[in-house]
Amino acid sequence: MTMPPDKPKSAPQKAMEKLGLVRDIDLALHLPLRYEDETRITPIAALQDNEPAQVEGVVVDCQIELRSRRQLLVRVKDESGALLLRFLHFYPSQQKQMAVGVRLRLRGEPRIGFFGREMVHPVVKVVDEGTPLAQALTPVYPASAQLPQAYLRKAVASGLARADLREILPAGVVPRGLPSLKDALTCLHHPPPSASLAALEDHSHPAWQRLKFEELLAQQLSQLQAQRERALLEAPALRPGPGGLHEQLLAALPFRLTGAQQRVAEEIAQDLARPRPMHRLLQGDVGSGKTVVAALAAAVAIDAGWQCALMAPTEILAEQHFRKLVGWLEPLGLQVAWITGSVKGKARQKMLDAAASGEARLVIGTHAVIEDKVRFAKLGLAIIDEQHRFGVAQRLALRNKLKAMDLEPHLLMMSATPIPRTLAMTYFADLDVSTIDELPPGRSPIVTKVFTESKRHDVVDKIRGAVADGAQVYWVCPLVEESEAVDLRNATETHAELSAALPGASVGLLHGRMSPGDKAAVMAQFSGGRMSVLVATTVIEVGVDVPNASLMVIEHAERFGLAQLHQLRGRVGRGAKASVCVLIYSPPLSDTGKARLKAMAETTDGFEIARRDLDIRGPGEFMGSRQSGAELLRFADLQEDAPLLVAARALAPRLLDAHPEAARRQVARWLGTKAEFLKA
Ligand SMILES: Nc1ncnc2c1ncn2[C@@H]1O[C@H](COP(=O)(O)OP(=O)(O)OP(=O)(O)O)[C@@H](O)[C@H]1O
Repeated sequence: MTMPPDKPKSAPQKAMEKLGLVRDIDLALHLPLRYEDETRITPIAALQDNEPAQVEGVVVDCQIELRSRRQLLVRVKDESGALLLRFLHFYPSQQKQMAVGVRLRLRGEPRIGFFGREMVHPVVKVVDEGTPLAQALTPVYPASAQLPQAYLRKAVASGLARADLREILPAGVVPRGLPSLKDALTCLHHPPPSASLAALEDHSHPAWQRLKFEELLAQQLSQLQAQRERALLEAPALRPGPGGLHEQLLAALPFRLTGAQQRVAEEIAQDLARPRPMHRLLQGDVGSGKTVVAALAAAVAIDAGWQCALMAPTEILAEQHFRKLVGWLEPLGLQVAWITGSVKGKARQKMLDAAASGEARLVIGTHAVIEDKVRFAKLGLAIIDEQHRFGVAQRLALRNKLKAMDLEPHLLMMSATPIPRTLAMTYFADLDVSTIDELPPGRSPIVTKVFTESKRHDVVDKIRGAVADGAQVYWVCPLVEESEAVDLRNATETHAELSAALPGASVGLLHGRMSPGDKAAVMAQFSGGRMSVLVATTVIEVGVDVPNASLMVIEHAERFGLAQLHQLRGRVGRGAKASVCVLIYSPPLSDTGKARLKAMAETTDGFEIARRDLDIRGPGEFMGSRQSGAELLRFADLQEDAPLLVAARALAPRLLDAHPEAARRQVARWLGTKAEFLKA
């Protein structure tokens, strides 16, 4: 049997598909951008400039005139006054349609023009006295050139009528005062004249709240489900032995742990001791001492007879961890293995063999650690630094490949970008979070100063003085997004300039194009105190730890993001010396540029910086596109809707326990296949 050929699709149909408007539910959820109020008539005398309005009047004059260009001018009057309508493009038929004596209903934006109060190209409707007004606000939808509003309005109205909008949630669980889903959507598409236009347009209307609640609930449910599934998996229970590495490391540390470090180390130890995989985020401000907490966790795994892997997104960062951990652990007799992309040949094979045989107890490296060739005999704990830089796919690959002897490894992720609570609740609802909210004692606060580029010479003078007094200085060069080559030239030029300006001082250069060996050599000179000034591109952004460095200069600070500036500034103020961070910018500054530099000058608290960053950028960008959980939230806004998020979070476990089928349908309706994404 031959099937009849599909009817070719019309241009508007294709345009709808392009917008993802395929199923009835897609149409029902395609919400208006704004509304036009055709439910009332404004007297002409009461019109406000530039405020869209609808008026009704009778034509008193209608003619084509040549006023610099040919145009149709129509004058209408109501009881209160007169208004000029101006049409620069028109059909002859329009002149007939708007003949003297005809009553017109007009919608447009009034303004004071050359000829007095006027509307240019208003929407015109010929009416009789007493033609009824619209009963509801008229929705204006996101559309496209091939998709006329009128067509879309009809399609949405019929999609809305057909869509299955029956309640999934049992009675009584939705926050009080919110309408049913069907009523909410009906109201959003066809608001009654009594609805507050402002509340509809700023999304605070109860109908909007209902929609956002549904969405947030689905998200919380899917994450909770993922969490519960994980809880069924088995992991090795890791406990430190008496007199083992953990105990020895604690005793050998050259400092006492802060209260916050002790608390989070204990949280992690408790997780590791359970036969369920840990999935924990360790967050703390720059310099708060996360590495030692990670080292203690590694020691627990090693004591228990398992392997530990520590991964960082860049080679420099991995190397910093490596050096620190070697410093702490090798004196205690533990060999630390090092695997990155640049370790090649025999050395690499030796490391791979050591990991595969289980001989290497602690392996540190970059992403290379999770490359397919790397096998672990008995991996008990994986520590991932700056985990937000790892894509979801990488994290998935990691979990699958690290599985040893049918047991899942414990996962500890570290982040120096503190995540505000509401964000953590949505993006990381399936992660437990430990926060180091205290800096080690004896740190002197960093003073931040902001200068325009014209003061650059003064800054160089200051540096000369500071270097003469024995200070160590970072000079970070501008970031030019598109061009590594330009980055490099800037850094090289600055290096030459500072070398000339500071005779007798050792000035070094560090950039991304250098070989790992050269980078390590420069870093070693700087951290060993044999170099005074380090000119660098942002390769030093995270993890670099040279406590003696006390001055940081960031050129073209306006080109950096707030989190990045904070990370860079965090390279100083790590010792007892009073530290200064100088931000040099070239005017003019954009509004966001201004807001960022102001935030930097006003606070050094990473949590406050994160809050401001979130304000400036919004959650999607704040988290970075790879995390793109932002895509998942179509209606809710994490900041504005925090109260709804709290309600959804409280309801999710109750619903999952008492109404698992409703929970499943809720997730399917709102997230569909996207829910899978959240399990990563
Ligand atoms: N309790 C402590 N008392 C004194 N110094 C400490 C303490 N904990 C850590 N330090 C030291 O503070 C410095 C910063 O620690 P660490 O590098 O672990 O911070 P971090 O949280 O990883 O910071 P970043 O995110 O900037 O890399 C290191 O030199 C470390 O040795």
